[in-house]
Amino acid sequence: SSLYRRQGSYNATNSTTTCQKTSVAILGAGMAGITAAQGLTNNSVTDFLIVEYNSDIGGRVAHTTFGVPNNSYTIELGANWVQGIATPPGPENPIWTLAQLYNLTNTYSNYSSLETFNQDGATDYTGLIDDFDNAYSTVEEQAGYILTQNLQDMSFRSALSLAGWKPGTDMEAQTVEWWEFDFEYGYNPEQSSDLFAIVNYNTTFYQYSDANNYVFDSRGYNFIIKETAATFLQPNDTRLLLDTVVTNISYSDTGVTVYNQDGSCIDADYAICTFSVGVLQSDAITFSPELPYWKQMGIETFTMATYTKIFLQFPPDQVFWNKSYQYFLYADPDQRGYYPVFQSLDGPGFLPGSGIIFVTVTQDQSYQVAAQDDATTQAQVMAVLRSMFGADIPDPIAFMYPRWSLIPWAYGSYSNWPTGTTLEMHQNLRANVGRLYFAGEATSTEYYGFLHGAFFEGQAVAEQIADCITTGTNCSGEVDYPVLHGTTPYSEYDEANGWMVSSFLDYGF
Ligand SMILES: Cc1cc2nc3c(=O)[nH]c(=O)nc-3n(C[C@H](O)[C@H](O)[C@H](O)COP(=O)(O)OP(=O)(O)OC[C@H]3O[C@@H](n4cnc5c(N)ncnc54)[C@H](O)[C@@H]3O)c2cc1C
Repeated sequence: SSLYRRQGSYNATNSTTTCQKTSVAILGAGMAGITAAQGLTNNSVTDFLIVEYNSDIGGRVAHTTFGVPNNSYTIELGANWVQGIATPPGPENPIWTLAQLYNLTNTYSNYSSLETFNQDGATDYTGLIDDFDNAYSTVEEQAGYILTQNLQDMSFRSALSLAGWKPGTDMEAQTVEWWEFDFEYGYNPEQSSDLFAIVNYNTTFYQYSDANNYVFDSRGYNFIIKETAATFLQPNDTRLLLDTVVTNISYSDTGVTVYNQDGSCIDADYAICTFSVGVLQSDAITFSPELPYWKQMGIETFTMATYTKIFLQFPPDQVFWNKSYQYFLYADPDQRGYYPVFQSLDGPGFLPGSGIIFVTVTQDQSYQVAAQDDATTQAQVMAVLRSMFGADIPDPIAFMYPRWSLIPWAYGSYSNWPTGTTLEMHQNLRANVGRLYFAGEATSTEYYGFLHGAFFEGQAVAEQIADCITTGTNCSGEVDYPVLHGTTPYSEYDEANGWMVSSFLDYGF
């Protein structure tokens, strides 16, 4: 499939080609790249080229067809939910606006529609969720002090412990914690920033709403990105260069030259790079000159979470789980995060009669399943399902999962802020070097990891560049921090550092 094509790199110095010229080269046709192109168009800059590795647009919003012939469905391999909707009179999540505009099929995910299991079958430990939530409220309050009092960040683990949540070797408590934390951030609490995990949650779920709506449209979730593109690109528009792999980016204060694996190159006045943190951290792309140390530090400080959905289809007449539930938690006796959350699609409001259930793993367990073959993973998942639902359940009739950590145009799923990060460190990930700008979910200070983060960042960078091109204003570039402070003073929580809204909003609650 197109997920695994083309590795290797092109040696820029051998080039004798005349480069194609453009005002703005947009690198990547995911949500950020497409909203950047839309932002340029809306601000009267139409001379741009969009360069994309894959043969279609959408990036990490990607789907496939899954299931046996005559009973197959579109399933989302990447982004799946609209996260945070709207709570009038508060603002609306722009992804929700698009979902409504293009009539995307979706259903509210009811996180209370949940049954809990351990290795001996069903057992009710949902009460632990309330215990976690109580501690979480304290963590939220304390994070507010860290932000406003200019205190040092800590790990989310430390914050939970201080608030009295100590799961220790209680695997049911560990599973509840995974469900409440890792399932969202793709990382465990040890390796996540206390302050910015809370910021990330608040700005999305308190500003918009606490709803997560699950998208299962037969056209795919990326339909909204394609339709957005269709508002400014003609069919076969020559400004969209698909199947084109960037290998080198040469930047200066006067322009950017982009070299591609196929030997072609682009001379641009400006470039917007929307590649994931995983791609930037890999050696897939070289920069000339080498990126300044502050920029390298920005890139290497942040982490790329891996979140893997493993899909199984069973004979629809032999579905063995209770179809009135959406979620099933499994507490493994030995290993935290071992096939911990199953989600049924064969139920009211989803895909009744599909026989589909999927299980999500993150971080180490994600790397593990990426490294092993399908048969091994299927045997492990089935052993878990048999301990949950009984030895006599049937084998699946279809099975598949993507290996995000190995995909060379993503190298993981979405970004996360590790323990001890600051706004200034993040601004170094965000900031331009010369005429080369950066955008994407990871450059979003407040909505990192989310589609709406990619949306806002693409738009903001495009507006900045369009201003400079059309009016000669806003040309000075973004702030960066060659010398970092240990913490970031509250006065720096401003737009220049990507702080677009207060994290203390509460429309959604
Ligand atoms: C498994 C998973 C689950 C997720 N769940 C959700 C969710 O439920 N809700 C939500 O809001 N978000 C979710 N996300 C995150 C969401 O998908 C991303 O935040 C968003 O799609 C990122 O958009 P982007 O434009 O920043 O990056 P991308 O979509 O990665 O776009 C960058 C583009 O650059 C291209 N590219 C990379 N390298 C090169 C190269 N060398 N040459 C040319 N082109 C290149 C890529 O092909 C890609 O199209 C999930 C992501 C994953 C992977």
